[in-house]
Amino acid sequence: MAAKAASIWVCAKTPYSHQGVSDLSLNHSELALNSNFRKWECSCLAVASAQRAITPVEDEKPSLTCAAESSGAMERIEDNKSREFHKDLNLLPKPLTANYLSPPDGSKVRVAYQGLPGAYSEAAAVKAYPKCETVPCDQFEAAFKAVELWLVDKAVLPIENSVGGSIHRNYDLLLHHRLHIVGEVQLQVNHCLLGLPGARKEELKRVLSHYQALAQCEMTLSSLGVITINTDDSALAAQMVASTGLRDTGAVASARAANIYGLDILAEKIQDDDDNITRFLILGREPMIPGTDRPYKTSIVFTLEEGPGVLFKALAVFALRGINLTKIESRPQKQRPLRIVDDSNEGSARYFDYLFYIDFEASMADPRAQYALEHLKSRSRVYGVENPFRKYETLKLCKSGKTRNIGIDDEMVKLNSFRKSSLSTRTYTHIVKNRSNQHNR
Ligand SMILES: O=C(O)C(=O)C[C@]1(C(=O)O)C=C[C@@H](O)C=C1
Repeated sequence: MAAKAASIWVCAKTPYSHQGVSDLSLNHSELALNSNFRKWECSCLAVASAQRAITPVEDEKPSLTCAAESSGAMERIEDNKSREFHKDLNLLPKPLTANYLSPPDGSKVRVAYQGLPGAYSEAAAVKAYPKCETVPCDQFEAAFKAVELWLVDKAVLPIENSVGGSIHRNYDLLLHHRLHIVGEVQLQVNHCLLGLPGARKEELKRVLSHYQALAQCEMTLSSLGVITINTDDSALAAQMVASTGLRDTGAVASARAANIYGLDILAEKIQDDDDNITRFLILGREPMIPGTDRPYKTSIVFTLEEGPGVLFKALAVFALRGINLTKIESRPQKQRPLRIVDDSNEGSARYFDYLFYIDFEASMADPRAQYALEHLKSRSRVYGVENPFRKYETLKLCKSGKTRNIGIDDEMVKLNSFRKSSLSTRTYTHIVKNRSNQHNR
């Protein structure tokens, strides 16, 4: 009877439950035993664990062992103990809720960033998902792949800095990976000059950091007369200074990096511009569903035929509808860097073929944005239109019948409340298509 009562209790407190194991005062070996039995049937767990439920009682009150010798006494005692346990309903396991699996605070979200702990990108990831588990990646591309391979839920990557400008590598990677922009986060970046404990900034001969961080502190660093050396990220620079132990070598990195790697802060806020803000994109496997309930931002990428005013006309489709553009960026198309134009019978002119990236302030659920995009497409012949609400769709725009490879990609970027929506989409299955195949269509 005692074993039966305990077994019901123990079944309810299998390791699948959060509660109960520690309540039983199990020691480590017992826990190990218990976890070895995880996959066993509930009844097996009961047998293994029932004795543990009784053991502490015996240890504390050895006289009970004698009492148990008289018939029925042990049963009554254990029955009473069992009832006592059951009185506290908080000890019983709680059913899993959807919130537990996908809590609104983002505590279950794994977020990849480029760099080591202490990098600004890590701070941006935490700003986007305050309770997330951050996953450092050595390169931007590794962060993209980590999301694609389901190793993490999201990636937070820098795209633009108010002083240093665009982070072109991530523009290029956006085209080569089928991830979706699901939000953005802005971070005030306050750079510190770090050195070994006791070092002075006048002693420094060289300073290490990410090229953007060095560029953002150009005036300070040139006034110090130091040589600058690029590293993959600012936290790596701090780690290198700490591990090499060179007094004449400093790092531009965050105060958190100083703390993590045991360095002194030799100077604070050394960026040339006080308002040094980096914009980070939050990337996920699933697109953001556009709405009109709050401010949205949409990003597109397209290319245009050569000719006077073509970019002006392309941008006019937004101006005509009162849609505000927040960013325009152009990048040479790597696959077709040169365009040969034979327009005057006097030989061939060579131009770079560009991709244009535009961010505009409207949701794709807003008819103005839909008309603007249709208008943009109508100015060239459009092939391969996919669902216009899907991000990173690839369209082929063609003017004058020439064969062109042109991508026009819609990205729905939710400025506010992105966390809620991104969490709600994270359980969906997503098929990662090969973008390069699409370009060849
Ligand atoms: O090196 C870091 O700590 C980073 O997070 C990278 C990075 C960047 O790529 O621009 C991020 C923000 C700052 O603007 C400087 C560097």
